[in-house]
Amino acid sequence: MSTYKLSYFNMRGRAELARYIFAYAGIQYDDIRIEWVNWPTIKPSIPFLHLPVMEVDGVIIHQSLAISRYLAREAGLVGKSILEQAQIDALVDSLNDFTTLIPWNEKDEILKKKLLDDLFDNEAPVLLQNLANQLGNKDWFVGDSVTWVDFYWDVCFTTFITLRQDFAANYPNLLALKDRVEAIPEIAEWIKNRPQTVL
Ligand SMILES: CCC(=O)N1CCc2c(cnn2-c2cccc(F)c2)C1
Repeated sequence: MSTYKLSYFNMRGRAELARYIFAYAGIQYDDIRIEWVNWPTIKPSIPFLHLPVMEVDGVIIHQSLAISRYLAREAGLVGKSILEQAQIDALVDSLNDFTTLIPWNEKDEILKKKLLDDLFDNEAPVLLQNLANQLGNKDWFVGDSVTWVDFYWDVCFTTFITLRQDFAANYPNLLALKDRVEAIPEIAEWIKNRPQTVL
C-alpha cells in the first residue's frame, strides 16, 4: 500500500481537486497545510518552488494537474480510452486556463475588481458556453461515468461563485453537474468535513 502526503496552503486552491480524488477513492493521505508564515523557510526545499506537491512512496510529484492526473488514473477516473483521456485533459486545461487569468495576488482592490469584472463579463461566458455545449444533456462531461474533469468543474465552480455571485446562473446543465458531483457520497462527506476556507 502506497503512502501519500499532499502539501499545500490552508485553502482549497490548487490542491482541492487531488483532495476530491483521494476522498472518492478512499485513499488515506496526509493533508499537510502549510502556514503562510512558514512558507519562506520551506520554499527552498520544494521542487520548482511551488505548491502543491505530492509525495508518494518517497517520490515528490509537483504541478497540481500532474498530481491529480496520477490520482485519477489510480482511482479509475480517466475515462475508458485514450480518446476520452484526451477529451478530459482538454477540458481540464480549459478550466485551468481560466484560473490562471484570475489576478489572485493583485493588491490594488480597485484594479482587482476591474480585472475580475472584465474576466467574468467577457471571458467567463465564452468558457461557460463551450463547457455547456460539451456537456449537453449528458450526466458527465466525458463518457458515461464520472471522471476527474467533473470533479474539477465543481472545484472551480465553488471558488468562482465566491468571485462572481451569478457565475454559471444561465447554464442549468452545468449547475446540475455541480449538484451531481456534490451528491456523490464520498464527495459530499469530504465537503461536509473539510476545513472551511474562503478559497
Ligand atoms: C497560493 C495560492 C494560489 O496559487 N492561488 C492560485 C490558484 C487558486 C488560488 C485560490 N484558488 N485557486 C484555484 C486554483 C484552481 C482552481 C480553482 F478553482 C481555484 C490562489
